[in-house]
Amino acid sequence: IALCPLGLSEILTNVVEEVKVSISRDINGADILYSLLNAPWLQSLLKVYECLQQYLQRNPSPFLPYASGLSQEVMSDLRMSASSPDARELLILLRNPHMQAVLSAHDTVAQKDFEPVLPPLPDNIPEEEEAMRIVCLVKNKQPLGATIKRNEITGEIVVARVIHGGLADRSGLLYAGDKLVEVNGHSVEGLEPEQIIQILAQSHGTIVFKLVPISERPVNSQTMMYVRAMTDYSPQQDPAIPCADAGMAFRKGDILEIVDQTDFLWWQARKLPNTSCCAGLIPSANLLKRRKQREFWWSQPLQPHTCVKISPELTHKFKEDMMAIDEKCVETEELREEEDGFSALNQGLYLAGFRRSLRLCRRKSRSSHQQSCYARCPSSCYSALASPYEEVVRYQRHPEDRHRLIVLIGPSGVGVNELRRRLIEINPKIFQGAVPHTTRPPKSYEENGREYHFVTKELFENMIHSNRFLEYGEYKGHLYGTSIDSVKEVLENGKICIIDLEPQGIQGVRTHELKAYIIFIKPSSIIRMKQTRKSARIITDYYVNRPFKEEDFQEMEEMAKKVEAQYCQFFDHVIVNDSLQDSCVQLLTAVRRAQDEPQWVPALWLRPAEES
Ligand SMILES: Nc1ncnc2c1ncn2[C@@H]1O[C@H](COP(=O)(O)OP(=O)(O)OP(=O)(O)O)[C@@H](O)[C@H]1O
Repeated sequence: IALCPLGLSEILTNVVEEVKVSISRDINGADILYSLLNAPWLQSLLKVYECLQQYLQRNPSPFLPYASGLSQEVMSDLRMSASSPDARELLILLRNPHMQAVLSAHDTVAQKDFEPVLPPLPDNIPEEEEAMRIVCLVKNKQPLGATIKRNEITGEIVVARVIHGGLADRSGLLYAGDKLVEVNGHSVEGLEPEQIIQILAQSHGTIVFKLVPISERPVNSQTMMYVRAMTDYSPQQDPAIPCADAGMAFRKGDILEIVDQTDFLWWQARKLPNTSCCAGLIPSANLLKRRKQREFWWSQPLQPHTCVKISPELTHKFKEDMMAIDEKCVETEELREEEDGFSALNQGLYLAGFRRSLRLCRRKSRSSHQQSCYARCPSSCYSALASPYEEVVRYQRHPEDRHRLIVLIGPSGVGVNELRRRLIEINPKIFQGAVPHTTRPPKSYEENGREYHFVTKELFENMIHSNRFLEYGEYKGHLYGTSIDSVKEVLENGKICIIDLEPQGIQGVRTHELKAYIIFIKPSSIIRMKQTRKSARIITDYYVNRPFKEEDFQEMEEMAKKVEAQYCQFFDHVIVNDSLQDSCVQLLTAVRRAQDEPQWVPALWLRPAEES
């Protein structure tokens, strides 16, 4: 095209004519091509392109060096006498901040106002120092984004790492492995890294490095990896980090973009969604085999962090705490037998899966300290809890795929079942609970497969052994449980299955086949709960539907804190159940997002062969 004497739009006109002939010859696709080439936007774009080409050839130089000053004058004239519509429009255009910015940039170029002025290169560079590189960087408020270390054997000071997105990285002039020779004219020979940091801290304006470049620059051929943090981390509290100021703090559940894994021990990562910032050091998954090395960060310390450092014992301790929660409220009235079942017949609509018995198993198991409620925990469970990171990928459900299972988690009494029931009642054609299994005999009004799947104890135990339950428990001598198959049945019918689960069962639903979206229902403040739960009723193992007491709210708050501390990394969404109506709307929105919008999910879900 560049060599062609014709203008682009002229060529296009010719092509359009030819395509028109092809249409009359009934050539396949010619009409689509014709409408595309004939589109007014394409014609306009070409005109713009041609104008730009003309200006490029003319090599334009600024007409005036003070366009923004002139625009101010024009604006003040217009303000005085902007009577015509054209004048008013011009005033609006000139006042636009973008226009002002363009004019100011224009003036900077016109006045050749390029600050700061770099110092001239030293002219006494010896001939034999060909391999030297002089790097001038302009110091600003940002850290330089590189660390240095002393080579223990040779005593040389080398660039240990260049942090992605930092000043040094963006300059493209410094690489890990470059050997420092001089900083601002001071030879670094015999200096400690701390002394070099001092020189850098005291220098203003530009910093000049003389260095011997690394002979073979490492090629960064790594693909980006995304992980979900399974723990909190604070570099300021980690004595093993080579340079705490270069570290990046993160919290459980944060999604991290790992931009560099070249170092076996210390990766570079950015925290999503803000990927424009400079990366930071985080411990690699191979952290345990730590090397003793010291690196120094070329900047002032960053803000200290308040979060705690990784501690495998902490998770363990919480596990123990979770088991030791006391059931404080004991009531005198016995639970009435007929209220044991909880399926509600409501305007001909059965809401299966609201069984009271399993909820009571859970309460009993907490109060008696004996486990009478169990959650399925696949072998991957412990590795997921122990590993600091879980690789994740962006997943968007295809409209023809099965829906994702929706799981509500929350402390007892917070309103998990109320919200679930309301959601299903809003649209029972879309939302459904899973029908639980039980070994108790059916009551006169119950139907197999509707309120419960009524099965023998033998069959129930077989299902336990073959890991078919997400959660099960015993209550008054009968077994109750939610099976994977009941959940799958709902999903296979094209509906959205919504269940509640004890947090210990989370790993059981985080699978390729269920792709659970986990929503934590959190209590509001005790003051708010006292106001909103006046007519609410709590179920305890001794008493059904009694009003809430202060202790119930306290217990709920404590439990929520413990669950959140231990499991928040698995929560896809959190809803504070303050006003029921608001919570319902939030739940509906979250469920829709889970099904229709891209979400971070464990990479294993999309590589099911590797799932254990
Ligand atoms: N936001 C709210 N405002 C007022 N009342 C609420 C709210 N959420 C729930 N409730 C009421 O609180 C009580 C307990 O709720 P729900 O039965 O759903 O608890 P739960 O979380 O399922 O706990 P459990 O499984 O132990 O019964 C019910 O009476 C319910 O109507």
